[in-house]
Amino acid sequence: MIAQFGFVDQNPFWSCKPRRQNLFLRKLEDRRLSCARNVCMTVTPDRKLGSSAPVPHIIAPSWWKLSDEEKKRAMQVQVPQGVTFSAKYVAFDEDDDSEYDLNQVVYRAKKGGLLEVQHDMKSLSKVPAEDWKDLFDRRSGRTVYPYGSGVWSKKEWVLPTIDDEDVVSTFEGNTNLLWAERFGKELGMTDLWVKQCGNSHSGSFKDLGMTVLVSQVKHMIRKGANISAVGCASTGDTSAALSAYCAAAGIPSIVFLPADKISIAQLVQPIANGSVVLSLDTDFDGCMKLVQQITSEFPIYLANSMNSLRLEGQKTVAIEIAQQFDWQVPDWVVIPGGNLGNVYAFYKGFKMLQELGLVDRVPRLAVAQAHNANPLYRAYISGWKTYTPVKAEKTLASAIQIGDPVSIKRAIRALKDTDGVVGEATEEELMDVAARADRTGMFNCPHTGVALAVLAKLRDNGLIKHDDRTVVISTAHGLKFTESKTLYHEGKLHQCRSLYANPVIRIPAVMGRIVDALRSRSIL
Ligand SMILES: Cc1ncc(COP(=O)(O)O)c(C=O)c1O
Ligand SMILES: N[C@@H](CCOP(=O)(O)O)C(=O)O
Repeated sequence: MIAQFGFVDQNPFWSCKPRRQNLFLRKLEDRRLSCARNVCMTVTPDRKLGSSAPVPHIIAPSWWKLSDEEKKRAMQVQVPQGVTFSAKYVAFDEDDDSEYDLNQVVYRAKKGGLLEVQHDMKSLSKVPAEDWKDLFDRRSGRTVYPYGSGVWSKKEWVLPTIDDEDVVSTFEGNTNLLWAERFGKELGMTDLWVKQCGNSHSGSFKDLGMTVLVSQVKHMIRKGANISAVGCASTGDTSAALSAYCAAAGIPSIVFLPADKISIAQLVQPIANGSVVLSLDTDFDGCMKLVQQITSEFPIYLANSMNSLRLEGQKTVAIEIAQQFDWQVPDWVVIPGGNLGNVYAFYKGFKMLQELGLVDRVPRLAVAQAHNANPLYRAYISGWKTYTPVKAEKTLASAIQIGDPVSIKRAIRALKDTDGVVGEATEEELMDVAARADRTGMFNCPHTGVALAVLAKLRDNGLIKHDDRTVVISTAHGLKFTESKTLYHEGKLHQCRSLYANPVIRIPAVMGRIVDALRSRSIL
């Protein structure tokens, strides 16, 4: 007999803490509850409620059978009495004791260094690791707003005190972790994965940080802060994300773009979303200096990753990767690096998982740079003895054409603490490996090409072993960068021999010619 679903003392089984669920199950095993008026569970067909047979197994209540109220309750973390979660800005540099409230408009510490968001880890640790895992698993992908988002399913670890009504979310995150079986075999790897961060609302990982920053700005404006707009300098993805989230929030946005250095797709996004788009005759580094000046002199809020709020959202990719591997971490994560906020965000995410006991280690990080814009790589091969900004040369990986990354110190800390490495890729290497990997079903942007090229080098030098679980971070969707890929396959890139070109065959619409063409490609 199948009975209806149940509750434990009026609480849905789902929303109970694991310890309480186990207690309930033990009691049910004693059958003292099996006949209780308000407790009934689905049991195997041949068992009648109250029968003497041991309960063979228990199936937790079906999610879809819960009421909206019960689902909302199931989205809440069970917190010990008196425990609250909080976060504040602190100085990144250890010799600076600056502290600021997240509602303050501040981007640098007293001594001029960067800030970072510090959480009350003592309070967060009062919730058992198992309960965090269950909560995040319960939330991810659900439509109970905003907890289904890959970022807001981790709300207490991101922006614990923000009201749900201030959250501006496009259901970001939850991106697919592609098992790159065929391309892995080409590299002699059995456990290669690609985290498709570009399968997102604005087409890049920037959505993850922008949902947090724009939500906080919405909250601050609602509380009376004097913010007239949000602004960023961009090589195209930050501006695309900022414009989308500000449009969703009804907040004006301004983007500074280096003239003629970004893709058409990236340019049209802020135009479409209603940003004020300034195309400046300088490079990204020049735009970055100007946006810092404008945001220091006018009530315009800075949205680049220099603002550490962004990293709180971006760090959730690390948490999500662990979650997708059933709370295990990979051996390596390979990340394309430009302004270098993202590599530090990954580091923060993995460290938080480790400190709160959800995982027992952090992966080694590998940052991949374009040879034409490689300041971090140069610092790495100097043994971290020197860092010198460079004049970024043109690269097809246009989004990382950055010579003076604001987060250089953050990235170095992350790499030193994870025994990380830095590699670089030439223009031909990044385009060729992107084309090779495309042939196995991906559609890689040039930045993912940089990461794949560095992966291939780390395989060649044996640093990444054949059975290392390795995740390459694909940071943007390939459809945002079709110009360079088209030119590559047409053999029109002067930087490349296009070894993997797949030119279109243009012929008269005549069967004979079609058969000849198919034969020329060994199809017939
Ligand atoms: C597509 C893409 N990939 C990678 C990066 C590098 O990220 P970060 O600047 O955080 O190093 C960026 C932005 O800089 C980007 O837009
Ligand atoms: N590639 C970035 C450059 C700025 O990075 P940010 O993370 O500091 O905003 C972009 O897409 O603009």
